[in-house]
Amino acid sequence: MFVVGLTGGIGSGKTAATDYLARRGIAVVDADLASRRVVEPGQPALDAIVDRFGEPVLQTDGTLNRRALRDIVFSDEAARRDLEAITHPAIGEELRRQILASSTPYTVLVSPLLLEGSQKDMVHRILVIDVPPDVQVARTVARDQVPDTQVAAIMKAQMQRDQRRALAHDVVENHGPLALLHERLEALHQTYLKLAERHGG
Ligand SMILES: CC(C)(COP(=O)(O)OP(=O)(O)OC[C@H]1O[C@@H](n2cnc3c(N)ncnc32)[C@H](O)[C@@H]1O)[C@@H](O)C(=O)NCCC(=O)NCCS
Ligand SMILES: Nc1ncnc2c1ncn2[C@@H]1O[C@H](COP(=O)(O)OP(=O)(O)OP(=O)(O)O)[C@@H](O)[C@H]1O
Repeated sequence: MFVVGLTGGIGSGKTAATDYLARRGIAVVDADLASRRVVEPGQPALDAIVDRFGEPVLQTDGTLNRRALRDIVFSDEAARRDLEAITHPAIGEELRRQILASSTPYTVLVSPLLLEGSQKDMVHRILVIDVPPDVQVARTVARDQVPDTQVAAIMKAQMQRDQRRALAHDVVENHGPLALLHERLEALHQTYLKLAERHGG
């Protein structure tokens, strides 16, 4: 199975990009979605989070209070590392399971932290979606209605732009219109179909 890892900073357009590739019939395995699944009630990671961060990170219905945890971990690096240590092994397992179950010509693994840890070992090719930091902030603030200071804090917790670009096989600039993003992705999609065929599916 040929796997393309797709990454980029917060608000760079990863979802916009994977929406396009999904419409072209490619299976998309999403680390943010997997990270939600592993903290559902009854999952061991949720119990470990409550042990570490206390009851205030739960809502009255027993589900994770994501906003509360987000406020904690993006203003305290040690807390974020602890949360990652709890959730990442389960997220990795879930991603591997979904990749193995995929049967499209190639598979996309989309993750904000593809290059930071071991997820990069699951992919054959790295595609970075990139926009300048001011565009990241403006688009995220407009989408999530959050203060720009929180977006800046999340950007600080992620890999620096230059380093991310340097690790990519392919970089798609996404500060223009969506139609241009789609055009650039279509060209890469054709390349990936060929690479996947050569790879043996
Ligand atoms: C802190 C949590 C509960 C906040 O949830 P919430 O629904 O409010 O935000 P969401 O998950 O959409 O993330 C917000 C933004 O932060 C980015 N982000 C999430 N976790 C991290 C992290 N550990 N480091 C850097 N950026 C991150 C996301 O990509 C997104 O751009 C959640 O992000 C989480 O559980 N993070 C730890 C798991 C993780 O590392 N996930 C990233 C994919 S492996
Ligand atoms: N080319 C574009 N032109 C205008 N708006 C765009 C473009 N690409 C993405 N957007 C918008 O910018 C916002 C951020 O894009 P998207 O949600 O795809 O980013 P992301 O990288 O998945 O973010 P996150 O890391 O937070 O999950 C969304 O509201 C999206 O609709």
